[in-house]
Amino acid sequence: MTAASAAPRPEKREILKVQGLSAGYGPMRVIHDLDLTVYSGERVGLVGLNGHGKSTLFYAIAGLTGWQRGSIRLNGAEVGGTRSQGPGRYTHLVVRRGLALIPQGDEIFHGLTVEEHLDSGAFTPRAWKERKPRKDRVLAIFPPLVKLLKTPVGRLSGGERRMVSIGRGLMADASLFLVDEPSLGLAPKIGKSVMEALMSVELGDSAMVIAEQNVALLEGRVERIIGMHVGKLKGEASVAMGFQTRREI
Ligand SMILES: Nc1ncnc2c1ncn2[C@@H]1O[C@H](COP(=O)(O)OP(=O)(O)OP(=O)(O)O)[C@@H](O)[C@H]1O
Repeated sequence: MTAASAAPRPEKREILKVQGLSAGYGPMRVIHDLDLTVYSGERVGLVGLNGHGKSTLFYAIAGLTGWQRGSIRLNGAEVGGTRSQGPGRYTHLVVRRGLALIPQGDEIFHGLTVEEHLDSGAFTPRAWKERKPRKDRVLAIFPPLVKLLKTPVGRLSGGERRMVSIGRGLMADASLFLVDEPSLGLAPKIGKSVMEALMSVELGDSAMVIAEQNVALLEGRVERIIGMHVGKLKGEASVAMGFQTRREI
C-alpha cells in the first residue's frame, strides 16, 4: 500500500485520565496527588521499586483500595471520586467501562484447565460471543498454551501459569489493560519472553500500562516509561521518539 492510499491514523483518544489521585489503606496514604493520562494505542511502562505504590495505583483505578480521592476518568466517564463504602464496591462499574486488571501473582485456580481460565476472562456478553477468535489471538501470543488447553493449571510451570493469567486478562473486552509485574518470580529468560508476548498484543484503540521493577525489560519496547517513587510519578521520557530513557526510579 502506498503512503497516499494508507488509511489516516485515528486520532489518539484519552483512555485514562487521572487527576489529583490520593489513595491508601486505613491511615496510610500510598498514592499522593497523582496525575496520569494514557492514550489509545499506547503501551506505557510504570517502573518503581518494591513498595512504591504501583499496585496501589492499579487498585485505585479499579476501586480496590481502602480509600481514595481524586478524579479517574476511564473512556470519558468518572470512575473515581471519594470511595467510602469499601474496596470493590464499584469495581464492576469500572470493569464495565473498559478496565482489565491483570494482577500480580497470577490469581489462578489450580483445578481449572487452561481453557476454562481463558474462557472465564471473556465474561462480558460481547467478549463471550467472540471468545473463539479472542482465544485464537491469545494462543497466537502464547503458543505453548495450545497443547495445554485441557490441562489443569496446577500442573503447569510458573511461566505457563503466567501466560494463563495474562491470557485470561487479554480475553476481556477492555480498552485499558493494567498488567502488574508480569515478570515477577520468573527466570530471566522466561520473564523476557512473557514481556515480548505482551509487546506483540495488537492494541488497536485500547491501551496497556505495565508495572515492572526491571526497567531493562521495558526500555526500547514501550512508548513511554514513567518512574514511580513513594507514591508519586516522576521521570517520564518517550523511548519511541528516540529520547534516552531516564532511570529515575
Ligand atoms: N492491601 C493492603 N493493605 C495495607 N497496605 C498495603 C496493601 N497493599 C499494599 N500495601 C502497602 O502499600 C505500599 C505500596 O505497596 P504496593 O504493592 O502498591 O507497591 P508496589 O510498587 O506495587 O510494589 P510491589 O512490587 O511490592 O507490589 C506498601 O507499603 C505496602 O505495604
